[in-house]
Amino acid sequence: MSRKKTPKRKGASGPAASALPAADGSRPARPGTARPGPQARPNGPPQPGRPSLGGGDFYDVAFKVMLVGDSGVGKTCLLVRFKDGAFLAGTFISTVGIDFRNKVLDVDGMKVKLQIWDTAGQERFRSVTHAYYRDAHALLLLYDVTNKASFDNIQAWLTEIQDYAQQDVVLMLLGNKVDSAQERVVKREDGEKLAKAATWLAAAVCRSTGCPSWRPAPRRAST
Ligand SMILES: Nc1nc2c(ncn2[C@@H]2O[C@H](COP(=O)(O)OP(=O)(O)OP(=O)(O)O)[C@@H](O)[C@H]2O)c(=O)[nH]1
Repeated sequence: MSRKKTPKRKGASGPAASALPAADGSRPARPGTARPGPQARPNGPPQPGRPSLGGGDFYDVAFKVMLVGDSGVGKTCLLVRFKDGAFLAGTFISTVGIDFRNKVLDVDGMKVKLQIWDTAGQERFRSVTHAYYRDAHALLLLYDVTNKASFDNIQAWLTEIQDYAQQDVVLMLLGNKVDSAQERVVKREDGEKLAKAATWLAAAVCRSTGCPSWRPAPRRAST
C-alpha cells in the first residue's frame, strides 16, 4: 500500500463490501447476506465460474474480515505485515475512512480468500465504517499494550459491534505492540481475562511476526 491514508478510499479497484462474492462466486441477494457455506468446493484446477481475484488467483470460499480499534493501535501495520510481510516503520499517518486488501490462503486444501478491511480508528470516521460491519464474517479488535486508553475503550468498541455487526460474527481481541516491552502498560493477563470473559479469541501480536498465536475459543462475545 502506498502508505495508507489518502483522502479517498483506497482499494477502489476492488469490489465494494456488499459485492463480496459468496463461496460459489455469486453475489449476495442483498448487502450483508454473503456467507460461505456448504457450497464451498474443494481446491483444484481453475473451474469455469470459480471466483477469481484476477491474475489466475482462484478461490473456493470468501470471508470478509475487519480490523477495528482505536487510532494508532497498529491496524494498518498488522494488515500490511500479514499481506506483504513488511512492517511500516516511520511517521504515523492516520487512516482516512476505510480500505481493504485481499489475501488468498490455503486451508486444508481449500483456497480461502480473506478480504480484510482496515478502518480508521478516529472517532470522526465512525459513521463511514459502521456501514461495513454488517456483512463482516469476523472482526479483529485491536488494542495497544502500551496504551491503556486503547484497552479501556474495548468495551465501547464492543457496543459498536453489537449495534452494527451480525449476531454470529466471530470476534478476536488482539493486544498489539508486545515488542515494546519497556512501555507495556496492559498486562497479558488483563487482556486474556477480558477475552475469556467475553469468550473471544485472544492473541498477542507484534511487528516481528505479524501473526498472532491463536487460542481456540471461536465463539462470539456473550456480553
Ligand atoms: N512497536 C510497535 N509499533 C507498532 C506496531 N504496529 C504498529 N506500530 C506503530 O504504531 C503507529 C500506528 O500504526 P498504524 O498501523 O498506522 O495504526 P492504525 O491503528 O492503523 O491507526 P489509524 O489509522 O489512525 O486507525 C505507527 O507509528 C506504527 O509504526 C508494533 O507491532 N510494534
